[in-house]
Amino acid sequence: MITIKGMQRGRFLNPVPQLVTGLSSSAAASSCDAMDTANQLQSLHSRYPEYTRDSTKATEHRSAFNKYNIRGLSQCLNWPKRFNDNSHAASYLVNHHFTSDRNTDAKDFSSKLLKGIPDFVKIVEVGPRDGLQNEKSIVPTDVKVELIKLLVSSGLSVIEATSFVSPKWVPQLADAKDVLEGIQDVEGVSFPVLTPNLKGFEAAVAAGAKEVAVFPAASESFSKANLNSGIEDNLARCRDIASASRSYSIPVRGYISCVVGCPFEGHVAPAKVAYVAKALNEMGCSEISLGDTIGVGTPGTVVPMLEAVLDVVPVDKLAVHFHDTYGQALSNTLISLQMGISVVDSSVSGLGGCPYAKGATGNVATEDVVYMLDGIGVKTNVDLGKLMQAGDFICNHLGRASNSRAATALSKVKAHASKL
Ligand SMILES: CC(C)(COP(=O)([O-])OP(=O)([O-])OC[C@H]1O[C@@H](n2cnc3c(N)ncnc32)[C@H](O)[C@@H]1OP(=O)([O-])[O-])[C@@H](O)C(=O)NCCC(=O)NCCSC(=O)C[C@@](C)(O)CC(=O)[O-]
Repeated sequence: MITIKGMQRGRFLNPVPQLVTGLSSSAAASSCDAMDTANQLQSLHSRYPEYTRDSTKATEHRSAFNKYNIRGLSQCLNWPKRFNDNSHAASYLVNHHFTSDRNTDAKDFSSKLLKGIPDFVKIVEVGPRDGLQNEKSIVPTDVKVELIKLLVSSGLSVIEATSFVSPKWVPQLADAKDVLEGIQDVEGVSFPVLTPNLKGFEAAVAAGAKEVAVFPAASESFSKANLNSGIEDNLARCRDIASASRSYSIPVRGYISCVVGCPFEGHVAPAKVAYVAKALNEMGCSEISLGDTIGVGTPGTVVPMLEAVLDVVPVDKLAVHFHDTYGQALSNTLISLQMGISVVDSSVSGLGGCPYAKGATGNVATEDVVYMLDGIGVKTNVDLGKLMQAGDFICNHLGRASNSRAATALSKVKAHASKL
């Protein structure tokens, strides 16, 4: 057996079927594997251009790969059953990674673990608000508007557009009114906005908002840091907003921050989250999104929190909102889906963080969520390729790389495939 630089045989054999079929046992692992695979394909191509370029040599490719024990491309792409040359493989890689329903086989999963997962998951894209509220530089309004329009074109049906909060507290979103004006001609998509008090609510309605969100916390200290008021005072403000919104027939979404951990108080007891969730439900919130604001949760803390909340709020009213500070967001998302939740908040390219939760990173990347849901056969109606274009657009503007593992890996695969 020969050793190919940068490629361990065992690693090459396993990840590729996951990449190609999407039947990954762990989406986090497969995002990572996809990146490895892209590197490995690159390395393979540079070492053996004669076997990865000539589209007429499928049989020779196979025998060469077998001879050298390089079984990656030939075996993992099911050559020659599915493909007879590399250009087919290239187009497969590109096309099959950019559709949201490519993995029809996944519906046949017999695993008990996947049976409870809903057939359709609604993704609430929070990038333009949660993503951009923590940026050091202020993103121009026209860039925000363009981002939102690109996100709309990917098929997302709910995009949180901005916040009507104090510009002294969050200067990054001081152009809330102008952002709503810039998207007023976009139809068929909900654009909820954050409103911390009646002043914000009234400004939002005047600017044309059709859906708003209130955002109390489950931790007293975080509530004071984020909203300059304790939990009870804040819930009273939320009630005022909920009551005002009824006269306009405007749905109110309720967020709860710090559902498993607080940057000041540490662990947050599930009972505290259930208390706030019950209050939001009773005041008439249409949906309640449970936020791991600082991204410290694991399934070990998320499950008891969800169990407590599910005792007081029906599952179809719940959403989850995970930040990815500790790389747990996809695992937490998956376990929430297994518990029947069908609404997931996420942020394109994993942008974001909360200005009042230092060190917390962005939300789980929308691209990673869509990739995982595609992989387990769950519909989202989101086109991953178009979503990645929105991610590229904002990352180019911000001058930084995407935080999405799937987008990073797929960009490499696409770049490589275009050379085949
Ligand atoms: C709640 C306040 C306003 C209280 O802030 P305050 O300073 O206590 O407010 P105030 O009532 O004393 O008023 C002070 C000034 O703010 C003005 N003001 C008052 N309200 C508004 C308003 N709505 N819009 C515009 N201006 C407003 C008000 O008019 C006054 O202006 P001045 O007389 O000094 O010129 C402030 O603390 C605030 O804006 N906080 C928002 C913080 C925030 O947006 N944090 C990030 C979002 S939360 C989050 O990211 C978590 C989440 C939801 O994503 C879930 C998760 O990730 O887990």
